[in-house]
Amino acid sequence: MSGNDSFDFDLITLGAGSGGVAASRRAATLGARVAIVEGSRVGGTCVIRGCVPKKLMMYAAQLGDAINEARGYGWAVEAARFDMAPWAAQKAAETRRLEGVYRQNLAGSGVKVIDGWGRLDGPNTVVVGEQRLTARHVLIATGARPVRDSIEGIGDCATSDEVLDLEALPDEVAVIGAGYIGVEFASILARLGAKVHLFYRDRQPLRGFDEDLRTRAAQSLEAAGVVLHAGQAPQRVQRQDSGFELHMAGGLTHRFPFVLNATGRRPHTEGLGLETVGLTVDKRGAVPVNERFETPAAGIHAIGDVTNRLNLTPAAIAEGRAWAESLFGPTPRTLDLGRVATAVFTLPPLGTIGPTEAQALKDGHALKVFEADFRPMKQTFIGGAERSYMKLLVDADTDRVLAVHMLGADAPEIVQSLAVALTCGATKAQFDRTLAVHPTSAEEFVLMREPTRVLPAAARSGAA
Ligand SMILES: Cc1cc2nc3c(=O)[nH]c(=O)nc-3n(C[C@H](O)[C@H](O)[C@H](O)COP(=O)(O)OP(=O)(O)OC[C@H]3O[C@@H](n4cnc5c(N)ncnc54)[C@H](O)[C@@H]3O)c2cc1C
Ligand SMILES: NC(=O)c1ccc[n+]([C@@H]2O[C@H](COP(=O)([O-])OP(=O)(O)OC[C@H]3O[C@@H](n4cnc5c(N)ncnc54)[C@H](O)[C@@H]3O)[C@@H](O)[C@H]2O)c1
Repeated sequence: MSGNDSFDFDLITLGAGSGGVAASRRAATLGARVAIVEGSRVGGTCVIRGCVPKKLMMYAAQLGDAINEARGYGWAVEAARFDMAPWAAQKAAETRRLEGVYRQNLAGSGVKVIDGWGRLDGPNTVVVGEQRLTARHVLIATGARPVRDSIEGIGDCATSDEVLDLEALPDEVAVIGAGYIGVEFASILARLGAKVHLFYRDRQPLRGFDEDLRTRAAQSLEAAGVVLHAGQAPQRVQRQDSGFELHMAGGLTHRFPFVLNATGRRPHTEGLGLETVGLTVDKRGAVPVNERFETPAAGIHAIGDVTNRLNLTPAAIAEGRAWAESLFGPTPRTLDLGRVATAVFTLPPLGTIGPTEAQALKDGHALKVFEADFRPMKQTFIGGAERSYMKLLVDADTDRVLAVHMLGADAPEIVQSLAVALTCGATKAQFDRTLAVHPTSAEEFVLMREPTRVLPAAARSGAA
């Protein structure tokens, strides 16, 4: 890429999160002169206040389970108690370490890091504090932030940002919203020892996931001691001297010392100066882009959560790399995010790839549904109640495996591997020809012989 010397940079990226870092490094590797602007901490949501610290908190919770299970395996274990302060100190050190690695990697790729909040100021121009910089291309990769106005008064409650920075575990927690963040933290906080109440509007948590997973996710949350308030969300939240009052429909109130607002996230575009380049956000607050990540404003592009499409770290990274390679590399390429594996890090966790059963039927597939529901060997040995559920959706006409859904120990790891097979277009016959690794839970996926049900396509049968 030959630089245009009338600009300070070929590319200025706004936001050093998963997408911005990936795009900037790839562009620099391809010869572009790149600067990245970060107002908070390099690494962004995933590294500093998302996937990474969340998973570290999940590991802490999982170890609590392991200590209990150890007794059943013959270990003499003293009474164990979780203290959040040492975890918090270690978590802070780990995110600092990772931030350092990210800064080093950016420098190693030749990307200049500019600390400060950036804003657009007309075409090709970014202002950071006193600095006024120009670039041929600007990439908006500013991510998303928790919604703080979904319910009257909820802005005073903690979000996942604050929960991940807690130094002491609250005794009792109300979680409002049962999407990814709501169920992950409900599960993790309960396993760490808090009394958790989960409030959500739908009849099951995790709207959008396969119904069989949703049902079992609800059961396993209950088994972890979470009190489920299905079909109930507060209409107003009121801060009190100590804690919060949740005002429900019908005049009922609940009091909690601690409330987690898990009602969603919104693209982060505040103060970005979009109006100076004639850009307006769509009705979900997202920066609009086409399949090449171009916004309607010339020279301005956007990737990741700020575009509110598939709000996952691997998607932001893949978008960033595809975009950078298309613009600064020899061959433009698009990205197919149609079928992406995802996991919910509850205990036990859930992993999934492909459409839900209802969606596959609606899409016109006749289905063979294969299922296994069992207590894993590790649990049967100690009389544990935890189960594993696995489901394969197979196109009855072509034999192609359309979807894998699992809730149970190691589901994210297992589904990650099976995602490769699905990307390759694997058929059920090929699953059947695969020899098992024994003894594992994952082997069930190659041992399912008889479908539990065979269903005609809803679209073809005319059903809703
Ligand atoms: C609690 C939690 C857990 C999650 N767990 C997972 C998980 O397990 N797996 C998964 O795949 N995804 C997970 N996610 C989602 C994942 O973190 C996001 O999809 C991903 O970080 C999006 O990357 P991004 O680059 O688009 O934005 P971000 O990572 O949010 O980065 C945007 C960066 O831009 C900066 N910024 C914003 N405005 C400006 C500005 N004007 N100037 C300069 N800098 C600016 C921000 O400070 C931020 O650092 C989780 C999210 C949360 C909140
Ligand atoms: N494991 C992972 O990969 C992971 C983990 C966390 C977050 N994420 C990503 O971050 C995104 C944001 O997560 P999230 O959990 O904040 O959002 P979400 O959209 O998944 O869930 C928000 C929940 O809040 C509910 N809600 C919204 N307004 C409400 C109201 N007024 N009253 C009651 N309930 C209300 C919604 O119905 C929904 O259930 C996710 O969609 C996902 O893309 C991924």
